[in-house]
Amino acid sequence: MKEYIVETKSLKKYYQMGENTVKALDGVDFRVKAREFVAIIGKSGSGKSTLLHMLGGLDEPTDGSVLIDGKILSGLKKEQLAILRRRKIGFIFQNYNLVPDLNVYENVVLPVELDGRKVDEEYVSEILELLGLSKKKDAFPGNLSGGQQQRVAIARAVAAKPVIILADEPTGNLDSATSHEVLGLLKMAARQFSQTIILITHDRDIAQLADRIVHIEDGKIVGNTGKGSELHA
Ligand SMILES: Nc1ncnc2c1ncn2[C@@H]1O[C@H](COP(=O)(O)OP(=O)(O)OP(=O)(O)O)[C@@H](O)[C@H]1O
Repeated sequence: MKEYIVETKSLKKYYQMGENTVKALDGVDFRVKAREFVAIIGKSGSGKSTLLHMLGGLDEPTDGSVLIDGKILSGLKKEQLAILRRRKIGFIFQNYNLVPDLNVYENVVLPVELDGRKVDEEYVSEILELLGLSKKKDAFPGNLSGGQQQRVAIARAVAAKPVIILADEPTGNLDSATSHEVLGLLKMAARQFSQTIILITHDRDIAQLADRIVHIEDGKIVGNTGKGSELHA
């Protein structure tokens, strides 16, 4: 494995809006080590979601590059990118994005099955147990609370054994106590299974759970504070 699991080099994303150019990302150099938990904070419109989309290969840069485990995303063919995304990256969104007609267990194993991989039943049971979902295995998303639904989304992301979990405001719809509980579980699961977390949040309290906080403003990194001795962009 490379020293940095995620790296961007002079990453830019510009949107042309009539005569105006919106510089959503304007030269971002960002590096994350394997197993790090990084929170990205910044005001609305600062470029957080754009950065996360670029890291996940969901959108193409205007200039600069994104490397995942040493591979430059723009150098990959469409199919290679799709495979990398399925195998290496797990996404967690604010709105959970669960399939309403599938029960908890079926939602959790869906990405693994779609990828044509065999479900590691023992691993899935361990994740469900860790996230307090064992008794809810057969329940449908519509019968779960917001916090429970987000725990299912976390279980789904972790179950596919990605090396990186990208989370976009995962607690945006939850109250403060539930947010802390859910994120504590995400952190614990990621640690247990050696996953890297990159999480966007508006909430400074939530960001404190991370090993490092990266502050973004007008498409640029303006702050980078870590809990350890080492600070790196
Ligand atoms: N598809 C798009 N077309 C045009 N402009 C866009 C597009 N996507 C984002 N932008 C602009 O890029 C800038 C950064 O947006 P982005 O969504 O990354 O910010 P954000 O920090 O995630 O905001 P929020 O916290 O509100 O989600 C904003 O000015 C936004 O209006």
